[in-house]
Amino acid sequence: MKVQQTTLPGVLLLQPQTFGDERGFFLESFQSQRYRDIGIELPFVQDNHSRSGRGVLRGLHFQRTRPQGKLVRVSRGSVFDVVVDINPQSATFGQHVAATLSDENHLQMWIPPGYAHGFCVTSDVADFEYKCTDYYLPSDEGGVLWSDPELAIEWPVADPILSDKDRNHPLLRALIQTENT
Ligand SMILES: Cc1cn([C@H]2C[C@H](O)[C@@H](COP(=O)(O)OP(=O)(O)O[C@H]3O[C@H](C)C(=O)[C@H](O)[C@H]3O)O2)c(=O)[nH]c1=O
Repeated sequence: MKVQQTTLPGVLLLQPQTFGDERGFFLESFQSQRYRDIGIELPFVQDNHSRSGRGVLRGLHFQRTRPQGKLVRVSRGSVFDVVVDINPQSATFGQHVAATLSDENHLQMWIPPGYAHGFCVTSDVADFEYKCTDYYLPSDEGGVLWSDPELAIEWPVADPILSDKDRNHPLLRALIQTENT
């Protein structure tokens, strides 16, 4: 497996080994010892799968008191995946990394607990599958507005399809001010 560090501490871009033949391909999308060897050692307790159409944007989400580490991948189609540093104590606060994850490149992103995450779909349909290191707690959910100008994320979609929730998240600066009051 190839492992690429990113500009955000602990966020990794992973390329599992793919075995192709005349039938198609095979890859191990997770293997605990191999992932522990690269520092992904928190136990995964929940697997998620969402399907979205072209132009759908889900994010930017996080859980406040029970942050989830996420190992994310795309099993069908392609997405523009984004991770944002929302920790005001961090040297990379407000910065983000982005990558295209697809069923062609088989790339995975490891997102340690404490980052905000989101993606938008760049194919007709995308199946987004991911492992989480803590349980979903709806009461603990938080979000940052996808189009926050201070984040300057160059989304490949100008007018995304959003949930009402995702349409109304605060800007990161407002979120931090609220959390610190
Ligand atoms: C996240 C989640 C949702 N749900 C239920 C709650 C709603 O009835 C329905 C859709 O939830 P939501 O609109 O929050 O789903 P997404 O917009 O895909 O949220 C996810 O999208 C971004 C990209 C993330 O990184 C998070 O994992 C997560 O916030 O699924 C569950 O039952 N369990 C769950 O873990």
